[in-house]
Amino acid sequence: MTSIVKDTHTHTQIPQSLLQATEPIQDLLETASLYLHIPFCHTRCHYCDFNTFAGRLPLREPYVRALLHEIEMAGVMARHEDGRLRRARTMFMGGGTPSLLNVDQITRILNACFQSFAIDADAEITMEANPGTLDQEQLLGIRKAGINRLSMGAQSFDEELLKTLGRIHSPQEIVQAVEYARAAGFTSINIDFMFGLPNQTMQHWQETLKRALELRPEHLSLYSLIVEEGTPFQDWVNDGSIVPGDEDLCADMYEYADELLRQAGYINYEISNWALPGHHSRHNLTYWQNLPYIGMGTGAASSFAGRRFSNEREPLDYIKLVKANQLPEVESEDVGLAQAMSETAFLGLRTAMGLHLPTFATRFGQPFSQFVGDHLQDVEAAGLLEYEDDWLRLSTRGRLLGNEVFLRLLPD
Ligand SMILES: C=Cc1c2[nH]c(c1C)Cc1[nH]c(c(CCC(=O)O)c1C)Cc1[nH]c(c(C)c1CCC(=O)O)Cc1[nH]c(c(C)c1C=C)C2
Ligand SMILES: C[C@H]1O[C@@H](n2cnc3c(N)ncnc32)[C@H](O)[C@@H]1O
Ligand code: MET
Ligand code: SF4
Repeated sequence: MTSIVKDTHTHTQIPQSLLQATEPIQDLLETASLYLHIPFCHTRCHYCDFNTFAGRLPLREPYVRALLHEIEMAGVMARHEDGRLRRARTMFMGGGTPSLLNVDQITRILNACFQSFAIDADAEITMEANPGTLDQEQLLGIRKAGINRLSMGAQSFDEELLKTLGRIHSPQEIVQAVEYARAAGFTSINIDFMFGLPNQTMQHWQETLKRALELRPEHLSLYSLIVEEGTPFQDWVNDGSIVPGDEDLCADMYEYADELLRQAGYINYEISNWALPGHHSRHNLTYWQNLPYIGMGTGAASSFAGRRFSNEREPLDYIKLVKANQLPEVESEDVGLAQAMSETAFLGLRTAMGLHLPTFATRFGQPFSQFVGDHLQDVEAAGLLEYEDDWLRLSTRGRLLGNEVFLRLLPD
C-alpha cells in the first residue's frame, strides 16, 4: 500500500512517492530527460497546431535517419567533461504520431538513444499513439523494443464529436487499441481527452469519462479546448459555425472529472494530469520540476546547461542541417539564475505537491522566501498560498487565481 498524506485544506491526496524526492537535487540536475519529436500525422485534427505534417509520409525514413544522426550529435554535446555519457531517467517519443513509424524505425531510434546516452535500466519510456494507427503486431514490437508506457490521444467517446474534431478513429477503436496494448504487455497507459468542445454537453462528458474509467488506464490527461490560431477550429469559431464550451461549463466539467476520478482512486498531481498511485509520469514531472531535458527532432525544445533552445521546425530544412553535421538548433536563450529561480517556483506551484522549499534552497543556494522577499507575506496573507511541512502550494483560492499569484510574487 502506498501511504497517503492527506491535505485537509484542498482534499487532494498526495502519495509519498510524489512527495519524497527520489534522489538529491544535485544528482537530478546532472541528468537530462530525452524528448523525441515525430512530426507526421495521417490527417491534421481540426483543433491542432502542433508542429506536425499531414501528407508527408514518404519523408518518414529520411526523417528517421536524420533523427538517428541528431541523437548521436546530441549525445556527444551532452557528455560530461570526462567523456561519460549523460544519464537519462525518462524518454518520451511524441508528436505528431510516432505510431505511424514501423517497429524497425522505432527500435532504431531507441537503440540510438541507448548508445548515445546512459539510460537508466528502469527508465520510463513513453510513446504517443493514435488509436486509429495501432495494431497488435506493432504494439508487441514496440514493447519489445523498450517502450514501457503508451500515451494515446482519444479526445472523446462521442462519435459525432470525434468527427467534429477531425479524428481518424471511432470510439470502438479506442477500446480496441487499449485491449491490444494490454495484450502486448503494457502496464502503464495514458489516455488524453478534451473538454469544452463545441456542442459537448455535460452528459457527453460524463459518458466519455465513464467509458474511459471502464478501461482503467493508469493515467489520464484532460485538456480544456484551446482554440489555436490558424486552425480550422479558429475559422469556424470566427464564422460562427462552432461555439466552444463557455468558461462556466468548462469549470463544471473540470470539477466533475476531478471528483469522479478522485473517487476512482486517481490523484490529480498536476492541473491536467491524473494518475493511479505510483503511475504519475516521471517525464512530465521533469518539466514541472524544471529539470534538464534535451529535445530532438523538428521543433523540439531543450533546457540544458543554462540555456533554452529549440530546433528547426520544417522537416526538409531539419534534414538538411543534420546532413551537414550540424545540430539543428535555430533559437537559443541563456537562462540566468533569477530566471531559473522564478521558473522553478512557478512550475512547481502548478503541481498538486507544490514547491519543495528545501530543494529550492539547496538548488539555488538561497531560500525561496529571500528570493521573493516581502511579496510572499502579501500573497500568504491574502490566503492564496499554504504551507504543509516543507511544501509551499497554492490554496484552493490561489489555484483559481493562479496567474494573479504568480504576478504578485515576481520580484520587482
Ligand atoms: C494543453 C497544454 C499542453 C502542454 N503540452 C502539451 C499540451 C496539450 C502537449 C505537448 N507536449 C509537448 C509538446 C510540443 C510538441 C509540439 O508539437 O509542439 C506539446 C504540444 C512536449 C513538451 N511539453 C513540455 C516540454 C518541455 C516538451 C518537450 C519539448 C518540446 O516542446 O519539444 C512542457 C510543457 N507542456 C505544457 C506546459 C505548460 C509545459 C510546461 C512545463 C503544456
Ligand atoms: C497531446 C494532447 O493535447 C491535446 N490537445 C491538442 N491540441 C489541443 C488544443 N488545441 N486544445 C486542447 N488540447 C489539445 C490532445 O488531447 C492531445 O492528445
Ligand atoms: N497524435 C496522437 C493523437 O492525437 C497523440 C496525441 S497528439 C500529439 O492521437
Ligand atoms: S493526431 Fe495528434 S498531433 Fe496529429 S493532428 Fe491530431 S492531435 Fe495533432
